[in-house]
Amino acid sequence: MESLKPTEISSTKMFGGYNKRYKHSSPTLGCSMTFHIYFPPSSSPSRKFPVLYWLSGLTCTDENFIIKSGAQRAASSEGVALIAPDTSPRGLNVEGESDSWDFGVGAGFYLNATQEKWKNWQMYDYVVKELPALLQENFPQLDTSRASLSGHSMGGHGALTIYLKNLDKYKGDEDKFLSQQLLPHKFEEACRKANVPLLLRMQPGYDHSYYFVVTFIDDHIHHHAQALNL
Ligand SMILES: N[C@@H](CCC(=O)N[C@@H](CSC=O)C(=O)NCC(=O)O)C(=O)O
Repeated sequence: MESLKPTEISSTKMFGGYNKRYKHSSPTLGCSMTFHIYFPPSSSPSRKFPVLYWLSGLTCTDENFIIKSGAQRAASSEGVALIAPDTSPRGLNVEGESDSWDFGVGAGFYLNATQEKWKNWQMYDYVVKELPALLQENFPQLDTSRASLSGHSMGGHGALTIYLKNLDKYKGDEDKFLSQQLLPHKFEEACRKANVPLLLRMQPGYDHSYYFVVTFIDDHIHHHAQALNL
């Protein structure tokens, strides 16, 4: 059986730090999972980095953000470690799991499924409980008590909902999908009703792709670095 401890499967230097990919057996999801950590460059072995979890969107793995976003530039200069988990369990061969791009494999929605058939889809517990505990236990260079959360699309929704359910845990964001599915005006309305401050920035002309993510990712990393008191 694969180890519960993460095994490093790749390492690539970038902006003075390292993108490292790990594999481990997840008791929460009942399958093997991969995740990426970007470690910023460190001048001292005792330095601990705060963490920013990035929750990716539908069809993504843990690789999309790491390969496409360029977030490592700002993470390197701010001294923030980036944690990029996968988006669902994989390899379980549940009937119909790959029939649709927005349900099943690559589409965990960062929720705990309640139907028996989808019992392995426990991505809320994986991201909020299992992964932080695993990081704390295995990576002394990370300070998981200083954590922030961001994401794109399905992952933006995941970041918001996880943050709102765990206000004490995260110092804690997100096209043709805008008017049909993302509905930021509803979020704006809810924040107004609840008297919660919101800075909603609409970015005219950008679509839903990683070209958009790359364009604004530095702002997001700087924002989270401020929240993490760096
Ligand atoms: N249906 C298409 C499009 C899938 C897509 O746009 N995925 C986005 C996230 S959408 C909301 O969660 C994404 O991040 N794709 C990965 C990328 O690297 O661009 C399809 O199946 O391809």
